[in-house]
Amino acid sequence: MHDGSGRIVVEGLSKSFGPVSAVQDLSFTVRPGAVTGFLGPNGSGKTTTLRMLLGLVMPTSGTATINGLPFHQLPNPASVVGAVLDAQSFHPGRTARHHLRCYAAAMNVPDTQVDRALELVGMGSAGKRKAGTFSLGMRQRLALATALLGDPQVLVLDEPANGLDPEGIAWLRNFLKAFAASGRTVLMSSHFLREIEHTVDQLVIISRGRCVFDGHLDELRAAQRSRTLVQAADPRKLIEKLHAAGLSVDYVPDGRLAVTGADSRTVADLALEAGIALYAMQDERIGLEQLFFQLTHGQYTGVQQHGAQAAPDARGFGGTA
Ligand SMILES: Nc1ncnc2c1ncn2[C@@H]1O[C@H](COP(=O)(O)OP(=O)(O)OP(=O)(O)O)[C@@H](O)[C@H]1O
Repeated sequence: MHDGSGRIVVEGLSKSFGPVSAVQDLSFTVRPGAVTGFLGPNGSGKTTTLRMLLGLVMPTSGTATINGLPFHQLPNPASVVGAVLDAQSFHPGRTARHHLRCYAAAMNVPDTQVDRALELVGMGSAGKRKAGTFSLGMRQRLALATALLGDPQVLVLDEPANGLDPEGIAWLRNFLKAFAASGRTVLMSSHFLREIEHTVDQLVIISRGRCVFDGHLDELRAAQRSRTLVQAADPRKLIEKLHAAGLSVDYVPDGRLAVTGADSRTVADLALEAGIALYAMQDERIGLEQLFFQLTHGQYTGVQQHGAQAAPDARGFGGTA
């Protein structure tokens, strides 16, 4: 059934492994008809979240549902959700077709779906080849074929672009976009924004198990902005002057100020008016990748400021001085 109802809802989800808080109070919704990227650095809790969604790990608290139900309550789950959590789990001596037949039998899916799935991932002529001879890209495709066996409404993929060459990434992009365009749902994780930037429409970014951005990629793009880095003799006085001029100022870890929305000339004029000596200035444009680092590592603004830890909110960029 592909009626556009394949909605994923994560609400207040948390998971601790002993003292490790892998996921903390995470909430987001993934809608059909779009590719949603689930982005975060290594160890930020992506796999744990996906495993909770797929009923493989029990949440400490909160819920994760597909079509309003936890995974284990889904009737005929293979037709609702197809997932790839590990693209390496093949018997190397089995052919691609044999591998898929084993899974089809376990899922109660007719054998005819095997060749269909191979065709879908562009491996129609590789069915008789042993999985052990496959490149990483082909293994990723075979894993995807496995997820497609039940003709699912929702695809959940953990790092599907990992290790793919540019051609493989382009193929995956076209495939997932077409899948979503047919009214179905795609949630794919990655730790590398550039890898999925041209594939996803929506983004959920997590850091240390918490959501730091949830929105359309265009919203993140709109946040790309230029700023001026400035080293001043009296930073506090300069901040006052810049604030009075309506400008936003962040501290960067090396002690400089980052002024958003003004070029170096404007900043220099304001400093001169206030009688503040400047030692160095640099115009800088924050790209998407830097924004991602900013959100997930505090590289720019998540640093200690005036004795308080900057707290990024889930839709903005915290840490303004
Ligand atoms: N079974 C487990 N037992 C103990 N700690 C775990 C377990 N699974 C995950 N963790 C810890 O939970 C945190 C989140 O891990 P997780 O694998 O979910 O992150 P991730 O974002 O998927 O990382 P990666 O991109 O490296 O796969 C990490 O600190 C990890 O070490």
